[in-house]
Amino acid sequence: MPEAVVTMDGWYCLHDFRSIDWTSWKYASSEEREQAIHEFQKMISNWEDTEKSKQGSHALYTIMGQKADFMMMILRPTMEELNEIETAFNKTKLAEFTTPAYSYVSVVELSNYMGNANEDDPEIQARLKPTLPKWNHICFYPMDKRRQGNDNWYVLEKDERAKLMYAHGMTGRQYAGKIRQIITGSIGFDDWEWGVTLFAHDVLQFKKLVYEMRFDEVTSRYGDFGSFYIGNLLKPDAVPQFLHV
Ligand code: VOV
Repeated sequence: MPEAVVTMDGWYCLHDFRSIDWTSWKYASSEEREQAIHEFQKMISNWEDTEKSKQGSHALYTIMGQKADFMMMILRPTMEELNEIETAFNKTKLAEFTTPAYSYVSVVELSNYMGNANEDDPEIQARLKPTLPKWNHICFYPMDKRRQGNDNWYVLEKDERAKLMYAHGMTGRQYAGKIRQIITGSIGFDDWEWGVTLFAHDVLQFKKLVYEMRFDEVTSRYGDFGSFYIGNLLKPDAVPQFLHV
C-alpha cells in the first residue's frame, strides 16, 4: 500500500466570502450605515491586535465578479476561535446587509515529502503560523488530487509523488517574490482536499503561474479544481469608501 505523508499542520483557516445586498444597504439610514462601518472597523482593529501579538492573522479583499463582494481570510490556533469570529461577524450590523456566498474551512499544511523538515524549526513554524501578506491581490481556489482510473494520485508510491511534488516546487520557485502561496489542507474538513491561496503584487502573475503549473504532471494528470475567486486588497481605512453609497 502506498505510504501516506505525515503532514505538519498549523493554524486553522476560514475563508469567508460575502455578497452585499446593495439595495437594502442604500435604503438604510446614514446613521445605520455609519454604525455598521464603525463596528466592522472595530472588529478589524481587534484582528490587527491579534495579528501583532502573533496569535493569528487575517486578510481582507474585495472580490471581482458575481461570486462575492468581499472575503475575509482568518487564521487562528483553534477551530473554536474561527467559529467565534464567524459568529461575531454574523451578529454585526454589517452582516444584516450581507449574504453568505461561499466558505472554506481548512488548516495550514506542509506536506514534508522529503521527510527532512523539523517541525520545531522556527522557519517551519513561521510557515505553519504565517502572517498573511497584505499584497495587492488574492487568488483562492479549492482543489483535489484526482482519483480516476489510471490517474489516481492515491495509488502512486510515495517516491513517485515526491518526485512530482519536487517538480511542482521548482515551477513555483520561479515566482519567488512575485507570488506567495499558502496551502491549507481540508481533507475531512471541507468539500475539497486543499485550499490554494495565492497573494501577488501584480494580478497577472496568478494567470502566468496557474497556467505554467497546468503543464506539471502533478497538475495536468492529477489536479482537479473548484471555483476561482480573485480579489483586490481592502485596506481597513478604505472600508468606508468601499461601502459608500
Ligand atoms: C509560488 C508558488 C508555489 C510554490 C513555490 C509551491 C511549492 C510547493 C512545495 C515545495 C510543496 C511541497 C511541500 C509543502 O510545502 O507542502 C507544495 C505543496 C502543494 N502545493 Fe504548491 N507551490 C506553489 C503554488 C501552488 C499552486 C498554484 C498550487 C495549485 C495547483 C495548480 O496547479 O494550480 C499548489 C498546490 C499545492 C498542493 C495542493 C500542495 C500539497 C500537495 C500534497 O500532496 O501534499 N501550489 N507546493
